[in-house]
Amino acid sequence: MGWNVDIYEARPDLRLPSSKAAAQQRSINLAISSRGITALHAIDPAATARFFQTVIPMCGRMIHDIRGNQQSQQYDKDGQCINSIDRALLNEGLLEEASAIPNIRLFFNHKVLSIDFDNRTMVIRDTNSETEVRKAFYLCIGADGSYSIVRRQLMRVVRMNFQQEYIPHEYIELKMPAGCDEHGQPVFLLDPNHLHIWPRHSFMLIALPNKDKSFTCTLFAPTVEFDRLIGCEAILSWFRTYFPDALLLLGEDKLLNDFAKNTRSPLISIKAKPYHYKDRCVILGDSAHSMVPFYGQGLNCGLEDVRVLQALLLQEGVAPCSPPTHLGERELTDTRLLNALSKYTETRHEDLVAICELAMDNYTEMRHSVTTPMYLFKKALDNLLYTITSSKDSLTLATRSLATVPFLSPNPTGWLPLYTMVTFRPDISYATARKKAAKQSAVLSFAGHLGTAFLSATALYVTFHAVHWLQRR
Ligand SMILES: Cc1cc2nc3c(=O)[nH]c(=O)nc-3n(C[C@H](O)[C@H](O)[C@H](O)COP(=O)(O)OP(=O)(O)OC[C@H]3O[C@@H](n4cnc5c(N)ncnc54)[C@H](O)[C@@H]3O)c2cc1C
Ligand SMILES: NC(=O)C1=CN([C@@H]2O[C@H](COP(=O)(O)OP(=O)(O)OC[C@H]3O[C@@H](n4cnc5c(N)ncnc54)[C@H](OP(=O)(O)O)[C@@H]3O)[C@@H](O)[C@H]2O)C=CC1
Ligand SMILES: Nc1ccccc1C(=O)C[C@H](N)C(=O)O
Repeated sequence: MGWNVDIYEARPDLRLPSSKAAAQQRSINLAISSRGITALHAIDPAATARFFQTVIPMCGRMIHDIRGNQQSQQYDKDGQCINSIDRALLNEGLLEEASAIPNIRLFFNHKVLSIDFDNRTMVIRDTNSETEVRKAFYLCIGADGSYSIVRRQLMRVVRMNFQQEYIPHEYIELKMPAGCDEHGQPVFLLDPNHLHIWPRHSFMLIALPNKDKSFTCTLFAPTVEFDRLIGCEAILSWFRTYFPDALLLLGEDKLLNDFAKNTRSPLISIKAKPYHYKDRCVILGDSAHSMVPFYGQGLNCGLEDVRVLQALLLQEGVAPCSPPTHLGERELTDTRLLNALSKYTETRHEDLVAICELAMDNYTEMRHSVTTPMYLFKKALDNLLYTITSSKDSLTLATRSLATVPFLSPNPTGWLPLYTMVTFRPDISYATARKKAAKQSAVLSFAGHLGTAFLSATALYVTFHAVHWLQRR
């Protein structure tokens, strides 16, 4: 919007060769889908197109059973995909784009320590020189992750409702190397256009493809399960029991090395409200709503926060250029900014709660439900009803206008599967998607009960007449 922006990042610049290793330690790739793409597009269509050259589309889940059989489950009846993107490449790309804009300044190794909102100043430690500086600001946007300092500072000045939950599961990343074809060229060891899942009911292994033809696997399991895996033999025998096919591809030595080298990380879900303070601070991304990663929506949702905030700023008529930095007049309130931030908190909260809860539910679906006949039956019925009732509305057009409107479809018509709404319909808010899916699910359950009642009545009728007929003979 043309504002003068200073970005303070606690870590070193990940584009420097010396900081690459540290930056790549965790979560090497992630799934980006329509909400993230639409948000990037609303800011910079050309950059979005450039990022897109590096993604690998994943059109569905590939379910691996314990005997090594694979079964594909498409994400969408029309073939829409989620996309595996290299986290470092995306971050580097965003930094490159930001660096090219003259009114954006980037400060690495600068950690925000404390904020005085009423005086519009913050204290920042320059970790290169180990000095502390006080900086003035007009609007502070906290996008500093799950353990956000900005959020903690906000709590001192607003009555923030806050909920934090560690689930009793954790994760570790494992690398599945590329294979080698007869000409010595690297090849994927699994189908690259799927998100691979080894569901084992109380835990699961997943794999997302990388451009170098390797896969990044993540093992999610209860802490108590991990605690049993002490020593090489225990790890290998557990993998031989539950993931024999994956073990062959991971390689025993590499697996043991990853287990020894990579950290086990916790999984956290955070809900908060409000997200802003007066006309001078707002928190976005994981700092406002950390969610367990099972819907692949954390970053997508954080990017959507930016799009929604921008739309509200424009709607309220906040100037699309640098604001008047009358920093001397600290008590002055920028009413338009205040209205935009207040609307952001009020309208965004139910969406953020919805996606945090949907993300929790998707863990059960991925590690357990996908293997059950009832899930497959419901999914087939869901898709059938979707096919019968869906109309081909022009989503591209809708997506384009989302640069200035938070959401376009407050009341979507027809039958729409939950996954489709969450992942492929950025014009529908998370809360609307969740409410509509709950209604549809009630209809399916009612139909199920009705069907069962009808079948039971038919069976009774037939039995009664059969007995009657036998007695008469
Ligand atoms: C295993 C796993 C898999 C995931 N997969 C996906 C996926 O497939 N798709 C998806 O959409 N999401 C996924 N996510 C979620 C995604 O990683 C996060 O939602 C996303 O990284 C959040 O971005 P953010 O910018 O809000 O916070 P962060 O990525 O945490 O960035 C915060 C930044 O702020 C900096 N910082 C922190 N404190 C300070 C301070 N005091 N001063 C200055 N700088 C500071 C940090 O150094 C960091 O660079 C996954 C998460 C996990 C754990
Ligand atoms: N929702 C989820 O389940 C998860 C989400 N994520 C998201 O991915 C992002 C990137 O992950 P990653 O780079 O591994 O982040 P880290 O785990 O490395 O955390 C980033 C920084 O947060 C601070 N921090 C870490 N743990 C705590 C804690 N318990 N209490 C207070 N401060 C803490 C540390 O700062 P310092 O060194 O100054 O103490 C650390 O350097 C995270 O910020 C988070 O948003 C990551 C893991 C799980
Ligand atoms: N990126 C992830 C990271 C961790 C766990 C799941 C994902 C997913 O993307 C899951 C996908 N949305 C699915 O429902 O199959």
